[in-house]
Amino acid sequence: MNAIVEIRNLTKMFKNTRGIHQVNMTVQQGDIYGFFGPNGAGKTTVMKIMTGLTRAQQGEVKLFGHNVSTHYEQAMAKVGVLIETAEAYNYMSGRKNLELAARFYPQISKQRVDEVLEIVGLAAFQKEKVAGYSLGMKQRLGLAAAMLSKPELLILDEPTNGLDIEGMVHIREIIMHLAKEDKITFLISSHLIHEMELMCNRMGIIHQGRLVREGLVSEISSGSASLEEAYLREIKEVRRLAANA
Ligand SMILES: Nc1ncnc2c1ncn2[C@@H]1O[C@H](COP(=O)(O)OP(=O)(O)OP(=O)(O)O)[C@@H](O)[C@H]1O
Repeated sequence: MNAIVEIRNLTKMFKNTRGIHQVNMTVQQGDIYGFFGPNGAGKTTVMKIMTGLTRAQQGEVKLFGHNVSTHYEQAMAKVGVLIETAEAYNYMSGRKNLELAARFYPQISKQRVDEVLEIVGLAAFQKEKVAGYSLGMKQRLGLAAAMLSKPELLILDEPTNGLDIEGMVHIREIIMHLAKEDKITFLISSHLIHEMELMCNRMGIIHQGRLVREGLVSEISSGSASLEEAYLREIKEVRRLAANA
């Protein structure tokens, strides 16, 4: 198996003593990897370090074998990113926003813009101003922008956050389609365990800044009635060990 993301001993503590501590994670080629944890567990911090938006105090991240802090361009060459809510210019159309994003890359054709609009289901709305888009449409536009350069790895921070059921299903279907048809590897954070269960083959569980479990979703949930039950058991054990330490 080919490790596309290797995170070793990643640490970043904020002055308020919260943050992430000695995080180790591996995403293999072809994974839809769920990065699961409650609000404030440290998911965004890890993803921001991974994509060079902030620096770690210790540890390293390698993407496609390249260290993000020393070889940023090589590390990010085949990576698409959607971190926090997708930002777009409201006064421009969806298509104009994508054309603007395309300028950051050397060669993105008009045809590629058509393709990504089609994939995310926004082709019919491409000429409308983003101001009139629903949250789900804005998220799909963000996903389209992240896909412009035909990445082999997509890093998505809470892509279904705030969406209604139909919006969530739509994003999930797009992700699963891209994983199957285009062989894109995904690292997706969420605090919604049901999403992980429906979409991901492997997952990492982060709790109070520490990765407490990583493995196949089927392995983690085996012996429990649901992944939710398995997670609650895992966290109870983590708390028990911490109390006895
Ligand atoms: N710039 C910062 N300064 C101080 N503390 C921070 C900063 N950024 C994050 N934190 C703290 O670090 C912890 C991890 O935050 P992070 O945003 O990574 O969590 P998260 O798992 O992404 O949460 P959510 O699901 O709510 O987005 C939290 O306790 C948060 O308050």
